[in-house]
Amino acid sequence: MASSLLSPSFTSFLRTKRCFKAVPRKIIRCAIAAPQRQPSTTGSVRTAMTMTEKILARASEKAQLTPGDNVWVNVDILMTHDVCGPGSIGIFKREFGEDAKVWDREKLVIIPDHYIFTSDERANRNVDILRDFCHEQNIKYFYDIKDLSNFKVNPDYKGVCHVALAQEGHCRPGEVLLGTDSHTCTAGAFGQFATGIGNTDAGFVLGTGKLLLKVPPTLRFVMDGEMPDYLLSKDLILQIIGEITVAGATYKSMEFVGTTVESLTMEERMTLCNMVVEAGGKNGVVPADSTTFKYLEGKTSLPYEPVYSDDQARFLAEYRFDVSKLEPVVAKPHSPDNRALARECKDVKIDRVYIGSCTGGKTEDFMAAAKVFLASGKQVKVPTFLVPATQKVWMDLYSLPVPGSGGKTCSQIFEEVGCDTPASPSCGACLGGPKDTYARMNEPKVCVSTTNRNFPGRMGHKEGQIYLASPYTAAASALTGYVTDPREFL
Ligand SMILES: CC(C)[C@H](C(=O)O)[C@@H](O)C(=O)O
Repeated sequence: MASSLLSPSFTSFLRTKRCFKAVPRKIIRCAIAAPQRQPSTTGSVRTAMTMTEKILARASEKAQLTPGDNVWVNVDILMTHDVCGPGSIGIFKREFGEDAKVWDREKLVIIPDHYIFTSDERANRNVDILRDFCHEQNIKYFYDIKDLSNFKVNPDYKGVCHVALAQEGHCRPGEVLLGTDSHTCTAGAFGQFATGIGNTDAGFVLGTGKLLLKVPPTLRFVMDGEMPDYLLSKDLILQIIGEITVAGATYKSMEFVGTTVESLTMEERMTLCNMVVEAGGKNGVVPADSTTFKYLEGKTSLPYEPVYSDDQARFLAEYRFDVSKLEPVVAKPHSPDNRALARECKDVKIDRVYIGSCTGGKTEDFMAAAKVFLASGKQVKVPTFLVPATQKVWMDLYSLPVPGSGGKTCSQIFEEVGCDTPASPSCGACLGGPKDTYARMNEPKVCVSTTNRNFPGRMGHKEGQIYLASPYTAAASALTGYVTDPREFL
């Protein structure tokens, strides 16, 4: 019985235990879930908590947390990639010893994805370092690539880590997922606490499975109303960032709720959470629901336990949007909060369009672009680069029929309208990469992109200009050669 676990000695053990003592998770869950005594008998009053506070409370084995508390959190998944993995491994070895073993070989997920299809020797070496480490440590989830000449002969290779984590079932409601990448917040779409950490912290997690985290306060974004069929969740998040600025959510949790959010697919929820870091957010969360559970079916065999904000939970601020009234937006150079309506930028001539990345390179992003191309019956006017996030996305482009197309696939539609052939899956030119990276901006071009950042130099050239947009707006712009509101075609 759970109540027998709540003996005074057990609860005091919970309170006083040192961070390195392992307490079986099952027991902790029972203890937290057990009925509370009435305040009249204990003198204590339980304060309502937000989702983020509750996840961190469970992960730190506390009954109650308040924003600002610093707690040792048990990590469910640590993800690293080719850019930060080697540095994190170096710190782990230096601090824990050359022969040290990682805390859990099944909770570390290593995903080469950033600088893959390049002849840059140092970039290639980074992947070799990951491979050696994974062999040495017998890491269960290593999505390796050995033959760079053809990604398809590497069955383990996935591509962009944030999309691969979801597709491979590593994202689970109620858990804590850390990663050495700022867009790790994407996984908050699954109702979990997910955030990016630095190499030093990752080195520590590799050795202990724990991290000291400060509990963030939560901003709540209530998005209600029917989503017009010319909007995607990229428009919603650009709208929000435009409103609160790139510093508006610094070290805060962003919780997304409302009827619109409930209607979004998992991939669209991922887009929403992916860009919380562009507002400075610590993490983003969407409450798990039937859409989440359905997506997870067959992807994970591990039990998970969703949590939800209490009715009386305290939010730092609440923002409300009537989504039915919103219009397609872009973020103009050189900041994700430099918001404008797409139609206000109709005179901006562009040189190229890029569809890809963890933000805008998922199957549904390409489906959305294909829908616009199909509706237009026109050819693209500027080079249009397509970089599927993962190997699975690439396969979807060649196999799934686009609704209303009479059975055509995305790849067929893209070819008919004159796009470049879909490239090998990776982070590609979202963050520039080595000089030989496919679709890198090596000249000062103007690009409409479905990616997440438009800082100077982000896609390669310091004087390049990037307009961040939804896949609808990106496709519409490719068809005209100007920044274009997709309503012109939809
Ligand atoms: C390379 C990595 C550290 C970086 C990040 O953390 O976000 C990259 O993925 C990006 O999008 O800028």
